Formats: sequence, structure tokens, C-alpha cells
Amino acid sequence: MAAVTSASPFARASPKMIDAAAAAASGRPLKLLTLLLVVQGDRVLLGMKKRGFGMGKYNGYGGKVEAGETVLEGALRELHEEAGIKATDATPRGRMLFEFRGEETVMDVRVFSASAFEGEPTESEEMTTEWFGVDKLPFDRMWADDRHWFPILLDGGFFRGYFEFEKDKIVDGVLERTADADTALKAFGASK
Ligand SMILES: Nc1[nH]c(=O)nc2c1ncn2[C@H]1C[C@H](O)[C@@H](COP(=O)(O)OP(=O)(O)OP(=O)(O)O)O1
Repeated sequence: MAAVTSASPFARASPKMIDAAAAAASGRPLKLLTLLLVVQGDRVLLGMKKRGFGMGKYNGYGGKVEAGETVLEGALRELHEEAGIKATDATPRGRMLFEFRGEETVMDVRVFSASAFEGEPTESEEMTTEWFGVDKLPFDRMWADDRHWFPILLDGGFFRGYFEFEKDKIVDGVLERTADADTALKAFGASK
């Protein structure tokens, strides 16, 4: 399992590097977003984004956390709105900061996974619903960071990272497997 993760050029991050990357973003506005991956046995539910940010890419389900809801509630609501299902065992797995060159706001993405749900995956106006085998994930049609942290997610682990993008290409990044979800969350001084 370590071999999978260390294959990533970003996996050599020390906590110090992560903190330095986070400090680079401190003081900048963070946009709180969720991302929920439904992983059932050896298959993963992904949706192709049909509009807006990330259009044309496959991803898990998620979006902005609304006022008055917790991050988990936001993650569950987005999954339901976009894929028509209710996850019953969603659990936090990681935290990723994404910076886009030329943009002030840094995306603060809270990653969850779930394996159980109620309902049938149903395509929405925003996303399709498609199952992919864990060894056939469409990484070349996903966000470039995904191939680096998916192995940790599929392996049952927790992670935190920071990636800088120029359009949709990675220009810099650090990624670290953490001992638990709390460590991943508190990494960048999460307030909620
Ligand atoms: N580099 C990245 N890698 C990744 O795997 N997911 C990313 C990502 N950058 C953003 N995301 C996810 C987080 C979130 O689930 C989604 C963006 O949220 P939204 O779809 O809500 O954005 P939109 O600007 O389209 O919002 P709405 O206009 O409210 O639909 O993309």
C-alpha cells in the first residue's frame, strides 16, 4: 500500500511542507466545498460534470456548503441533489486546498467517502452517474490531483494536500497521508 502512495511525486511532503503551503494561502479567502466519493466494493460512482466549474470532468459529488448546515450535511445534500441518492455511512477522509493562479480565492475541499446509500443513482442536470471499477478509473478525464490521492482513499486512508493549478494543470503540490481524519482536517486550521 505504501508503494502506491509513494508513486506520487507529491507524496514526499513532510508536515512542514504542508504547513508552509497552507501558510501561503492563509489570509486569503477560502471557499468551503465538499466532495463525496461513493466506493462500493471494487467500484466507484463518478459523475461527469455537465455544467459550471470542472465541466467535462469526472468527479465525485459535491459543492458549496450553505449557511446553516454542517460540512457533512452539505456533502450529503449535494450527493442527493446531483446523484439522487442518500449516503448512510459518509465519513470524512481528507482535506485538499486548491489554488488557481490568478485567483484570490483558495478552494478548501473536504473529502468524504461512503459505501452505503438509499435510492438509485440517477443522472441530474449537473452530473451523470456512472460506476467505474477501481482499476479502471478515468484519471485522464478527472482533475489532475485525483490520481495522487485516490490510492490513499481506496486504501482506507486519510490525507491532506495542497495543489496549485494553472488552468487545469498542476504546477506545484504537496500531499500527505495522515493517521486519521482529524489530523487531515486540522492541518490548515479548519474552523468547521
Ligand atoms: N482539483 C480538484 N479535484 C477534485 O477532485 N475535485 C475538485 C477540484 N477542485 C474542485 N473540486 C470539486 C469540489 C466540488 O465538489 C466541485 C466544485 O463545486 P461546484 O460544482 O458546486 O462548483 P460550481 O461553481 O459549479 O457551483 P454551483 O454553481 O453552485 O453548481 O468540484
